[in-house]
Amino acid sequence: MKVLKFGGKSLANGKGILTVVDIIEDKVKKGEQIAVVLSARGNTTDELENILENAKDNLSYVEQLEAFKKYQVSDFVNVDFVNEFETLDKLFEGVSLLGDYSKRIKDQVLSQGEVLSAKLITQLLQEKNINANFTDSRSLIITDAQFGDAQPLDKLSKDNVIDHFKKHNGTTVNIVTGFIAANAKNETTTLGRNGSNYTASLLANYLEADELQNFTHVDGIYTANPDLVQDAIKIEKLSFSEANELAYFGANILHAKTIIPLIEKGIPLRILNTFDHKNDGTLITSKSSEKGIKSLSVLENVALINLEGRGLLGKAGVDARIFRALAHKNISVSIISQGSSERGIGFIVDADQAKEAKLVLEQEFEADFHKQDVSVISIEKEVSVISIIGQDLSTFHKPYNALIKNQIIPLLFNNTVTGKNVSLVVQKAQLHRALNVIHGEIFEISKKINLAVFGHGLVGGTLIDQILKSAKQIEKRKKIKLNVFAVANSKKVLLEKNGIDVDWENKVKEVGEPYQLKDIVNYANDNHLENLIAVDNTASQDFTNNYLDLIAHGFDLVSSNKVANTLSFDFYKQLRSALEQNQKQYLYETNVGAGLPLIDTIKLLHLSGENITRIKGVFSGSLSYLFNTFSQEDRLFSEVLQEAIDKGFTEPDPREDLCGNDVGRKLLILARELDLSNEFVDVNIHNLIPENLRKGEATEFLNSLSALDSVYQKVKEQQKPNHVLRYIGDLWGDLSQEKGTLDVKLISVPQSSALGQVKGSDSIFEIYTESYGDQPIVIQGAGAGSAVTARGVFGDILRLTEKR
Ligand SMILES: NC(=O)C1=CN([C@@H]2O[C@H](COP(=O)(O)OP(=O)(O)OC[C@H]3O[C@@H](n4cnc5c(N)ncnc54)[C@H](OP(=O)(O)O)[C@@H]3O)[C@@H](O)[C@H]2O)C=CC1
Ligand SMILES: N[C@@H](CC=O)C(=O)O
Repeated sequence: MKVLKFGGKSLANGKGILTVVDIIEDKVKKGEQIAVVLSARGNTTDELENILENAKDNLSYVEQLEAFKKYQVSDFVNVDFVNEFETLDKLFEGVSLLGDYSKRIKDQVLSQGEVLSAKLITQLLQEKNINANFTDSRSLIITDAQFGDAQPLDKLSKDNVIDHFKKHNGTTVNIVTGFIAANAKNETTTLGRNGSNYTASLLANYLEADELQNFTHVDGIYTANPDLVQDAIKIEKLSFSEANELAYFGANILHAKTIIPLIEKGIPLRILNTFDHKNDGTLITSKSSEKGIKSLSVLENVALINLEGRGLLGKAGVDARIFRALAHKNISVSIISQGSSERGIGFIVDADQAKEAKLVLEQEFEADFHKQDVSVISIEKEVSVISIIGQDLSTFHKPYNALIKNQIIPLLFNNTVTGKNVSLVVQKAQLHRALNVIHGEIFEISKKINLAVFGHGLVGGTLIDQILKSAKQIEKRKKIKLNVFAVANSKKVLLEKNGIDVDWENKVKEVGEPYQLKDIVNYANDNHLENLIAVDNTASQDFTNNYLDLIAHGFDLVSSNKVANTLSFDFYKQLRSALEQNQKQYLYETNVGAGLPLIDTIKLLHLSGENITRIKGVFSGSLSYLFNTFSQEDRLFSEVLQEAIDKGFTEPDPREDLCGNDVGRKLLILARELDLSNEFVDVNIHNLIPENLRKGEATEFLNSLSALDSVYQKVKEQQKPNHVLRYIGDLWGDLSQEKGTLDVKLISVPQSSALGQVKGSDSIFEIYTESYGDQPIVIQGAGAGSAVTARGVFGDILRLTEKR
């Protein structure tokens, strides 16, 4: 014999109820011996509770009751609900007259839900010529008189069940009401939370069933609630003790008490999906899995009570007083945490008992308040408890660090000493994101990194294409899922929580929306996106005004834009202190030397105590290309310059290169890496643009490039033989002082020198240090170009994902 249990969602009008009838019919036709236990249909129980409250408060409820009846009858014309509807009419009328109701009355009201459900299914099966027998569990399950949460009396109930199933056996399919029972006086009682599941497992136990099949609206038990964690995985098999842990810690399919009758008889429990026949669900047996399972479960509808006071320090018996007072009112405490100094204790109670708990404690500690030994007894209602089942403290730092990096600071946490559980209390508003962050850390599935890309021009656009192209490989190799959820230019943003696709450029144009930064921050929050990184591929100073806000809202930063690092030294420090305060990272390797590993090398040398005495070289890829080509070939200066622009080597406004600002910025960035506090005005810059071309729009300048030809032709011709022009940056002086000397200038060098041999758009950096003496460390390679720069930005993103 198998016991089948169907939940409320499976029995709702429409597809649900018809599928349930099909499942039962199918099993009967296959000759399987089954008993069926049913919950009330759809939202029936909530509806009845609601009508009851309205009747009690003397609000009009008749219309609601009629709608309720209409739902129950639906299209099922042959079914006779006269008795049940009359009972409900009378009960609600009485409650309305009295203005109150007892738990006993409530049980009578709610019980009608299961009766209506079982009567209907019986009728529908009979119409299909199945020998279905409506079975009111009040004649089977006998309980104590604790209305609302009655305890079954095993011996009596078992005898009743066995007798009934002996009488109605063979081809009969008993359709049993779940949840409801009766006390010794034959008054209706109910079995409390998860009552229908409890009825089913009691029946399975008494009848020594082969299996209990619990039909729900989900495919089985998941590593986390799939409604909250998209990447949650179905658990194929688990043991009763693992299921018990899950049930205790709030997995909403199971409740601990429903499992015990199954454990007692070793009856397997299968969690199945009514709406997906092909799925095998989750099988729960007495056998433990080898690796042990891990799962996240959540307790909602809880409140955190906090009791604090200096007078609690070292005083014996305070905890005993708290728990005695609470126990007296039948208030159960779950998670508890106490500081070693005993100045405060926090604990979790059911939300609907929180007010009473506070009141009880205020009474208990009244005298201590007067003596100012207790200063605070507060309730925090907007909290949830996450339990990581299967987690011990040896690896707990992983999810914990990930939470902190995502700005989720648990209010309290505790662990079990022998078992493997860690529970955390978090703000309710952060629950969704917290679950995803923990889930990404503890399971061997991909960790999601959510990227907002600002600027999709040459560098930004190339970066997005590179990410989309390599995302699958990276996910496979490194278990990191790169999800670009926002792409923005100066006017519009495209937002896609599940990540943009190859058609992103058209979409930005077609469905992109005007935005402010807060829209993107809110979007990330509303969609509970974790592991946030903002990537700045603009050249905009305005955009850098957003950095502090982004950091405060939990974003790490990656930037090819050099501006933020070259604003005032005060801002430079402010930015770093905001990063430290918020435990955020900022990577900008491409700020100097595009994709070359320069900043990292300098940082490491400096950190290791190596004294850097000078950094000199060709810092600009575009100006390198310009002067290398112009010195070598007999061509017009303007023609070669235009080529550098066309190849994407220059800044969005090429005057930034030619006026020396770009090299000046790079030099300043390196100086600041060495802890020098130079300002941009300290950089001595040789501006390559003649005075008369410096003002006006960029387009005007681009139209008059030929005006540069005669100027630079002359400079070229005035050189010594076998010399070439190079535009260099030079950081020198006593670098142990507060400031160094920073020069940006055009020089003529022998063609055979290291600088003279630089080719194409290569940059070259000579790093002189005390240990290396006259022989500098040389870093040379492509110093500009969208592909190498985007690759460098990509590298920074991946480096950040590893730091998370
Ligand atoms: N090219 C190279 O070799 C290297 C470049 N870099 C740096 O890369 C950055 C990007 O250069 P590049 O791709 O050539 O520039 P582009 O001009 O091609 O692209 C700039 C992008 O930024 C957007 N943008 C401008 N202002 C804002 C703003 N306030 N908010 C949001 N988006 C904005 C632009 O949008 P819109 O079209 O609406 O203006 C555009 O999409 C620069 O900072 C540059 O210094 C660094 C190393 C090497
Ligand atoms: N315009 C810059 C680009 C890289 O920073 C350059 O030419 O080097």
